[in-house]
Amino acid sequence: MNAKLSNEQRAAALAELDGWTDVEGRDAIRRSLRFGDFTEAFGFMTRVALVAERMNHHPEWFNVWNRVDVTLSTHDAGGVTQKDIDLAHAIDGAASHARTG
Ligand SMILES: C[C@H](O)[C@H](O)[C@H]1CNC2=NC(N)=NC(=O)C2=N1
Repeated sequence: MNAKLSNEQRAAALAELDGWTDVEGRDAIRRSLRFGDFTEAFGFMTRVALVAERMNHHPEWFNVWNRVDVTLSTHDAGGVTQKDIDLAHAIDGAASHARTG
């Protein structure tokens, strides 16, 4: 069973990630990214989609033009688990050329 992280475990994991924060009022983490244009943003989403499918762990995300807002939580566990942290690290890697955020 993929157990939810404690507050301390989640805080420690966030410290090692790039630009991720807790979501107000929900056991989830989020990051907002900006790219040069839509093509870069969608290329990022394509790379992450392939990683997510391989991990069988999928993001909740919103895209408008060069912006991608990503929220991670494990639906089966009802909160943030190590799977979300692992996917967040993969997202940070895929976003290495993001402009800001
Ligand atoms: C059956 C279950 O939906 C699958 O095992 C996967 C698919 N991707 C998933 N993604 C996320 N974020 N949480 C899940 O619980 C989850 N479950």
